[in-house]
Amino acid sequence: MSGDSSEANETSPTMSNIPDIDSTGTDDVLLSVRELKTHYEERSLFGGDPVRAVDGVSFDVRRGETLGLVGESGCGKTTLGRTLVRLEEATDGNIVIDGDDITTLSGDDLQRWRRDAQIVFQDPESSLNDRLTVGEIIREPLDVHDWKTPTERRQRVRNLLERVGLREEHYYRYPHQFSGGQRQRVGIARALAVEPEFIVLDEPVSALDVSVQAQILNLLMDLQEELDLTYLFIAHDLSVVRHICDRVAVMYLGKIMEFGPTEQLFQDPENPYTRSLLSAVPTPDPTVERERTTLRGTPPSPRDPPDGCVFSTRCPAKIRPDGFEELSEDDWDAIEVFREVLRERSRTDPSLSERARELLGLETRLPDVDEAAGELFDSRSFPSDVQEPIQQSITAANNGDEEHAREIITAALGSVCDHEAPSLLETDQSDSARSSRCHRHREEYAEPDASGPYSPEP
Ligand SMILES: Nc1ncnc2c1ncn2[C@@H]1O[C@H](COP(=O)(O)OP(=O)(O)OP(=O)(O)O)[C@@H](O)[C@H]1O
Repeated sequence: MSGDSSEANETSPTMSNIPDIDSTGTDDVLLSVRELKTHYEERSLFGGDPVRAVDGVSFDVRRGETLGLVGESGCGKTTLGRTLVRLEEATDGNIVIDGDDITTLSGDDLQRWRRDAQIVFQDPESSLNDRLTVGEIIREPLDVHDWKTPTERRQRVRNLLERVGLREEHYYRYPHQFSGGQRQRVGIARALAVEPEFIVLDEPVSALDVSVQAQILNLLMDLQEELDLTYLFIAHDLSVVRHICDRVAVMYLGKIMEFGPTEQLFQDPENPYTRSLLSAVPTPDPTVERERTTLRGTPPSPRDPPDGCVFSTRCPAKIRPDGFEELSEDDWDAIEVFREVLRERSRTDPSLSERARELLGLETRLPDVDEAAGELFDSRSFPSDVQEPIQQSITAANNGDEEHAREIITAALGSVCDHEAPSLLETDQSDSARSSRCHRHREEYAEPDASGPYSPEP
């Protein structure tokens, strides 16, 4: 499995050599996440590779901060958030709080963590039980944790309703009688009920009308200050993240690609993926032109992450192997697109019927590699050390062996980005403690303009 080899190639960080995000020692760390993995095993008839939803992430969460978690859909944000509050079981790695590893807690200790760590879900429509009254929904965690007396619980629910901007008389109403914003207030009250110190906010406003979003965000920020809460804020909307987060982690295909203080990261992203992600944000003022880096294609499947750097299949700053400097950008791009075509065709999650046909020895895929190769390469003339492996690769793919076809091209034309997974490197030793996962940070590959243009949003 390709993911295995990528791990084998990576300089494996231990607790001592992972960049210590709080190396200044001035910050109070609530949670230390180290090499955390959450994989989902395939449960279908034919088995298959696990989904590597979270695949070795390390960072610290400081007490009282709002840590943003961003990245394209499917990169593992929700899985990471759910693993931190133990709604998912970690496959490997540690989450340490006050010397205890949350991933191995059980019994009373686990119960305590389930009280101290809460989650607010994205969709208040589906996350609240419509058969319970709002009061019962908020009271449920108090009952589960046997919090004080029943009378005190009822009083607490009434206080919480008011605290989140609802009214006492809402106790006996049902969720469907409320607007989206009000329902999210109920979700927040429920999360607050057992006095947690850490809350995962999983896209808490993205299902709401824009006019309501600001009210809910303001409520969350007020509550944080008042109750000394620590937030992990998962979001798609980067302008919201910029507005409310102290620091940001950028995730791609189960890994953290960049980590740093929000404003510095938005002003001067260091990782090619962060630059691409941020430059896709529309400018509020349409008269202001910004330079953009457009990302090619879609992320690879988390069942079959690329060997080497996970972002290597789309990276605009990808390092070329020695000896191919003469090829034009266009020619090089065509080769990368061809590799993507092969990758797509050899994806390890064919449908059940395809798998069945495969097992029966029947033809499963149409031989359309020639067509792609024709479109990409017919108008180009390559030197023989490029042309030959491409031709061999086309032949292998036409024989139905896309895996070998990919290997031929990687062996002949691959670079360090294809062969070696970069570690998360500290890129700034000062208080700001930034880190980024990219071979371009190594002196021998440094090229300041390699990621293409980037102009920050003002
Ligand atoms: N219970 C599950 N079983 C199998 N695969 C899962 C499960 N939950 C999530 N996944 C897969 O894990 C990967 C990460 O999903 P996750 O929901 O964590 O990503 P995300 O970044 O939160 O996405 P989004 O922004 O769309 O919510 C995806 O490929 C997803 O399909």
